[in-house]
Amino acid sequence: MTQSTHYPEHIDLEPVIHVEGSVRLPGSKSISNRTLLLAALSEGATTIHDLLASDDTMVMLGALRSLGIKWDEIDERTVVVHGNGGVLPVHEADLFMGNAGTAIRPLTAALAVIGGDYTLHGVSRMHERPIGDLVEALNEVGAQIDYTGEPGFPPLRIRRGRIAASRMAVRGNVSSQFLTALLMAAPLMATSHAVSIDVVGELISKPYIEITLNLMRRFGVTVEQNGWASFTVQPGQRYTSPGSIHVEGDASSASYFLAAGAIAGGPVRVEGVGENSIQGDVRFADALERMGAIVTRGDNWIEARSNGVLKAIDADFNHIPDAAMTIAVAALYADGPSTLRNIASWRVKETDRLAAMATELRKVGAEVEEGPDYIRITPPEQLKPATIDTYDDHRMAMCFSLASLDGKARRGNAMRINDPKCVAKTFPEYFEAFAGIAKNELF
Ligand SMILES: O=C(O)C1=C[C@@H](OP(=O)(O)O)[C@@H](O)[C@H](O)C1
Ligand SMILES: C=C(OP(=O)(O)O)C(=O)O
Repeated sequence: MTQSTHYPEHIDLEPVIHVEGSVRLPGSKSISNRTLLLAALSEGATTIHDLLASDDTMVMLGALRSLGIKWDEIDERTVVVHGNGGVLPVHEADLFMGNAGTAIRPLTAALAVIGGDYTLHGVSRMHERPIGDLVEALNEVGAQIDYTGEPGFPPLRIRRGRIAASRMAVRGNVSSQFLTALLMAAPLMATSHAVSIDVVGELISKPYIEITLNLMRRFGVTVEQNGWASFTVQPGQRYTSPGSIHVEGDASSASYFLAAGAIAGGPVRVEGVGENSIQGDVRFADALERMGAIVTRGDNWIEARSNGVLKAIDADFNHIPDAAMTIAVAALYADGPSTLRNIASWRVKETDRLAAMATELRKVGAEVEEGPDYIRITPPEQLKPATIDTYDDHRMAMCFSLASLDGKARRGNAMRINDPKCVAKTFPEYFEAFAGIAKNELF
């Protein structure tokens, strides 16, 4: 598995007149990391096809290897994981989690339940991303997890606890990944009795829970669902390998190309994800349609093209927080002010995305109102060339590539993207893929 660190300190994107073409998407980060962990916890070997090769999946693969789980790389996109039936051969390990929420949250729950002596830490931003709701939910039922830095945040030290839970509770309003983590660990707890997980308060980012339940089912575990309020795993269910599994293309990564098609001509087709996807972020295309773009969908592809100037949008984006960032930049091309609501979780992701987005959109000339959980963007007449800071946030870099599109960018002036290599978190070859649809020279 390799990732790109081949980009220079910054990339200058010349104004792109027209976009057209098709892009084969890298694998979904959310599906890849869940599948890797479930395969490791299963009985039997699982061949994973079209796995994402990026920083976030490297973190999960590295952790599994440190825990004694064997896996073989067949080629860039295919890995065979030799599951160990819910037992980890290595009982003491120091695990680097990078900035991968989809690694640290599910691994914390699984390791706390399985037991051992483990430390989990990451990059400095990871140590500012909350994990307290998950730790509390686990410690409440007998896990032994301590904070070695700031209370409520990684790094964590996990020791062998004694978990005796038939009912647990977790808050859902900061990150859905806490519930995902408990759900994936629940069959390891539900050996002789059922385990129920109650959600306290509002649950955000709900479609990600659907991904979790879908993949657990493919690994042989069904979860009973009482709306979004509680989830029950009946006893005696063990993860079993489906033999082989295919990872869909990443629907969040798709958003940049679909938005490009909607803004600057198109058609642009993304391949690897389609109308039957299990990822909530495919609904990004619905938002583009509301903005007036023409979207067509097949089993394994989605295509977008322009239909005149985009219409401004005012909508709740709680269900697609990642792809919503792409709407914020697409809003630069709309016919009036757009408002993206119910996105408070942006503040606790790779960076404070509400603040970062407001700062960088203003640089290109937009008028921006930044609220506690919303952002309102009034597009300028013409985009100003700018140097965009990316805050070690892959999505900031990918989103702002779109600010080079169409006649709105002033001719002869480049849009500079600082630290483009941060795209390696989920899409190491992003700028090559973008260059592939842009009808001008990029570098
Ligand atoms: O479970 C997942 O795979 C994810 C859930 C979302 O996080 P929150 O639940 O924290 O919003 C999303 O932003 C993240 O990129 C991936
Ligand atoms: C929020 C994100 O990542 P993570 O899985 O680390 O939470 C993201 O990819 O936008």
